[in-house]
This record gives sequence, structure tokens and C-alpha cells, in this order.
Amino acid sequence: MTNKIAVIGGGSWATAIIKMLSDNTSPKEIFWWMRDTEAISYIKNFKHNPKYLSAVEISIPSSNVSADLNFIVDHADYIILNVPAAFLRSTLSDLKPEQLKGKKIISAIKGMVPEYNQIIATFLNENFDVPYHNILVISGPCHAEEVALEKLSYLTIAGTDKKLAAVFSDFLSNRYIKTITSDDIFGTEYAAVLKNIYAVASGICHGLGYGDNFQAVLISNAIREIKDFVDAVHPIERDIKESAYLGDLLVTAYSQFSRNRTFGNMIGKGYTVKSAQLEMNMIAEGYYATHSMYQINKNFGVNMPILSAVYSILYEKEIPQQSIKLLTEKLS
Ligand SMILES: NC(=O)C1=CN([C@@H]2O[C@H](COP(=O)(O)OP(=O)(O)OC[C@H]3O[C@@H](n4cnc5c(N)ncnc54)[C@H](OP(=O)(O)O)[C@@H]3O)[C@@H](O)[C@H]2O)C=CC1
Ligand SMILES: O=C(CO)COP(=O)(O)O
Repeated sequence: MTNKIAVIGGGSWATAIIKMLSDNTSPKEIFWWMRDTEAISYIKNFKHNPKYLSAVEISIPSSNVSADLNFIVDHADYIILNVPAAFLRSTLSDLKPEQLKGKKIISAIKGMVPEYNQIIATFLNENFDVPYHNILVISGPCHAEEVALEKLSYLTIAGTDKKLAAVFSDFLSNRYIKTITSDDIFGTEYAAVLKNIYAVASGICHGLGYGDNFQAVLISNAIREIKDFVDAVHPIERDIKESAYLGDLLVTAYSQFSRNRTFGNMIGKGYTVKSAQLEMNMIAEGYYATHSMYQINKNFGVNMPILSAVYSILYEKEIPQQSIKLLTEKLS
């Protein structure tokens, strides 16, 4: 039986995932949903996504690319969710839990559903009755732009069912993608959400003129905040130095490709949140995640001074210079 895999979302990471799946040699049929019908026509005619990673050649059949979510979901056994978290609830609003019954749902999203302050696995479980053993998460240090260039990258596939994680990782791995499996689905998701916030912090500090010496201190403190938070939320044995945790923090905080760092840099340089968002045609998840994580941490009470500083800048209109100056007194 041919495995049928759908990707939901039309941005850069979805385009990169389509490429990875296509360059993997195991037999499969790939389906792709996006909301933009003009982009769909372009893909059908010219085999490239016009707006994101437009150099990537799209080799899946034209009839498998559609803006009809029901058509795509009903055809697939594996459904990879990849719209930014802020738009997930509205994207899935017409879908009924029965339509996902028995299907394997994979989140490639690194963000929180803002309406519920939930990670994606919890959102799927509580709102669509998807059992945790049918949910996987794709994470790890990997920018879509480098996938387009076929630069060697490592992905972590996390799930409570490690066998399913291994089966699914065999659909993704190829000449330039190596996969690692993990059973830490909650820690992996929360770490991926948090690293975006710290990449925003890194960008803010860069925009304010802080140098590499300070960035190293900031990121050392950031990984401690991540560890303390994931240990509080889901206390299991984990090595925070693994690439799904530390690696993803490093690549996002330091890479020229990071949307979150770019957004933070603009804030540090004096842009308002609105103007920074308008300037980017891509989504910085860290903006929304800062609000959700700040609310969630009220229940856990973990000491997270970097999170609080970013929150004060993005949501309390504090002046970046002042918030970061105060933060510098709390780092070690
Ligand atoms: N890019 C990367 O390297 C990686 C991204 N991720 C994660 O993947 C997820 C998707 O990000 P990414 O692919 O980078 O997205 P991009 O920033 O490349 O693209 C933005 C996407 O959001 C959609 N969008 C924008 N506004 C709305 C709206 N109001 N309603 C519905 N959809 C909207 C866009 O659709 P449209 O074009 O129709 O406007 C487009 O598909 C995020 O959670 C991100 O953290 C994870 C790993 C790597
Ligand atoms: O998750 C990512 C890299 O692993 C992408 O991060 P950005 O959204 O900041 O580009």
C-alpha cells in the first residue's frame, strides 16, 4: 500500500518539507494544501512556489495541490501541519474530529495556539480527539533556506510512540537530511517554542548594539531557562545539549535566516511591532509565543528573566534599551 502524506501550509517550511519528502526514495504519494489559490495555479503551471523558496522545483502531481482542505485531509494517512500556530485554529475550523480518526498527525509548527496557550500536540488531543500515540513533532535545527540548498541538516522526530517516529522519519531522510527519533514530544515542542523567543531576544540585543561577547552570555542563560521550564512542565530524563534543544536554540539565535532574530533586530533598532511585522513577509512565531509562554509560566513560576524582558518590550511597550539594561543585571 502506498503511503499518502499531506502537507498543510504554503510557507517556506512547508515548501522545504515537500522537497525533503520528494527527494526521499521510499514510495509515497504527496498531497499539498495551501490557502493561496494564485500560488496553487502557479505551482501547477510552473512547478515552483512563487512566494517561498521559489528556486525549489515541485515535482508532485498538479492534481495533488489544492486549497480544498477536506479533499487533502480525506486522501491522506499522514498529515503534516505547517501553518503558523496563530492561524492553525482558523485553518482547521471546518474539519471534524472524525476526519482525523486513525490518521497520524505530525506537527512541523514551532509555536503555540494563542487562543488556548497550548502546544500543538495538546491542541490536537483536546480539540480533535487525536490520541497522543498518533501525534508526532518534527523539530531540530533546520532552516528551510538551507534545505533548499541541500545543505546537510538533522531533524528530530518526537512522539510518544517511538516506533511510529521511526517509520515516519524514513519518509523524510535523504542525501542531505538525517533524522533522529525521540520520545520527548512535550519537551521537544516547548523547547522549539521557547527558542524562538530567545532568538527574538538575541535580535533585539544585536539591534541595540550588543556584541558577540554579550550574545554568548544571553544564549547560555537562555538554555538554562529552557531547561528549567521543560523540566518543570514535563520532568523526564533529557539531555538539553541534544540538537533538538540546544542545537535549535543556537541556529535560530545566530542564523542570518532566522525570522525571529530578524524581527527582534528590527525591534532593537526602534521599529514598532506592527512595522516590523509588515516589513517581513514571513512569520516570527516568537512574537505570539512570548505572550502564551508568559501566561503559562504564571502557573509554573519558573525564573525566566529573558522571557519577562521580551514580554515587557513586545507587550508592555517598555523601551528595549531599558528592559535589556535591567536584564543584564540578572544574567550570569
Ligand atoms: N522557515 C523555517 O525554516 C522553519 C519554520 N518552522 C515553522 O513552520 C511554521 C510555518 O512557518 P514558515 O513556513 O516559516 O512560514 P513563512 O513565514 O515562510 O510563511 C508564512 C505562512 O503563513 C501564512 N499566513 C500568513 N498570514 C496568514 C493568515 N492571516 N492566515 C493564515 N495563514 C497565514 C502564509 O500564507 P500566505 O502565503 O497564503 O499568506 C504562509 O504560508 C512556523 O511554525 C515555523 O516556526 C519550523 C522549522 C523551520
Ligand atoms: O525553527 C527554525 C530553525 O530551526 C526557524 O526559525 P525562524 O522561524 O526564526 O526562522
